[in-house]
Amino acid sequence: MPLVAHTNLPTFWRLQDEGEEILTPDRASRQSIRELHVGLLNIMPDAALEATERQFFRLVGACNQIAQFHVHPFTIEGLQRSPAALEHIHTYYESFEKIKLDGLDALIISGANVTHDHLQDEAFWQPLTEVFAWAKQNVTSILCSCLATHALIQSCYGVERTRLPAKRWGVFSHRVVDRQHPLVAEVNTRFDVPHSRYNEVFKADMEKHGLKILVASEEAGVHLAVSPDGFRVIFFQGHPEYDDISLLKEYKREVMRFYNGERDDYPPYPEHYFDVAVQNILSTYAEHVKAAKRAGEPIQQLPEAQILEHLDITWRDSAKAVFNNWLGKVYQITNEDRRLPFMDGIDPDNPLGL
Ligand SMILES: CC(C)(COP(=O)(O)OP(=O)(O)OC[C@H]1O[C@@H](n2cnc3c(N)ncnc32)[C@H](O)[C@@H]1OP(=O)(O)O)[C@@H](O)C(=O)NCCC(=O)NCCSC(=O)CCC(=O)O
Ligand SMILES: N[C@@H](CCO)C(=O)O
Repeated sequence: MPLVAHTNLPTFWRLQDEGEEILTPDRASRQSIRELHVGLLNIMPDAALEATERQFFRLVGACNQIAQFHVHPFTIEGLQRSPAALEHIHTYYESFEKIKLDGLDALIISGANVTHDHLQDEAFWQPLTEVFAWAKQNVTSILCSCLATHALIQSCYGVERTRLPAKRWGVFSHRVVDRQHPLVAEVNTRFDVPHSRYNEVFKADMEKHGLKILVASEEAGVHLAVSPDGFRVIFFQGHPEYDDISLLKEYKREVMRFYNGERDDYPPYPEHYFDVAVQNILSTYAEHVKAAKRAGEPIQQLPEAQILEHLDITWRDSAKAVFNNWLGKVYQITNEDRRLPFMDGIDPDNPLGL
């Protein structure tokens, strides 16, 4: 939450020059104090549906202990769902119709699993573009994760993502490339983010369309970019919301796919994620799985509990810091009426006045 410059202490203006939010006493006394409403469009597959809820709810809730947040989960048609997942959605999720009626201050769109070569062939493409179209007009800022980033860039700028020769998979070091931007001001200048994707939108393609790159990795490409207006769409290609265990769960799924004959090669390790102790456990386990597969015998469970104590989470604090900046800025410019994106006087083409 912002500082109020209640005296003439020069430090206030020095901090403001460095990108810190500072309110004048007059602005502070007239600010409408209310809760913030954040939508979560959850399009992750069933197995990750509730884990994804926990991950984004946690980032929103943990990033700021003073403001009050209402997070509104909803989903769209066109995704394969089990009866149990449908029941969960039916019981706990809101409809997009209700979301539109009530309005949102901010919207998070999760990643997703795809089954076609081109995003526009997915059954969820049309419903997803309807959410984009509504949110671009009515929501102060939209934060897209991974596949949602690729889909929005394709639908807005006509740039199709590129299939990578090998999956970008692991925990990668990133640098803040624009230290002045309020979304990353006061955040560590180097931090980790997990990535898990077969596809990428490259920096040059983003820049060609006026997107601003804020955080990138030499190994893993762009993680964080913003729309040309500087704030209305936030693009993540990585997964800062992931739990320590998420990449292990994906690795375990790939081992099972190998064992079941759904992939030919034994899966590589996600990069920069397993320490030597875990690699030793997993190489022994790999020998066991390969031998069992050859012999047509059942396999033992991957020893997750033994591995868990070795897994570090090196990305969560920075993820919370970026979320705190994002939601803090949303709060400063959103309208008191949550159905309207901006307060009077905010320029929609440059909402942060950059
Ligand atoms: C890997 C799996 C299948 C693992 O799920 P399983 O149900 O098999 O796990 P399990 O070992 O049986 O364990 C179940 C317990 O683990 C929890 N759990 C499951 N997945 C988790 C995850 N990812 N992170 C943290 N916890 C997780 C469950 O809530 C449950 O907890 P409790 O028992 O405590 O309830 C899933 O996580 C998954 O589908 N992940 C992939 C998501 C995905 O497709 N992402 C695409 C994003 S990338 C993108 O957007 C596209 C990029 C591109 O196309 O290039
Ligand atoms: N943006 C509003 C807060 C949300 O109603 C204000 O700063 O007064």
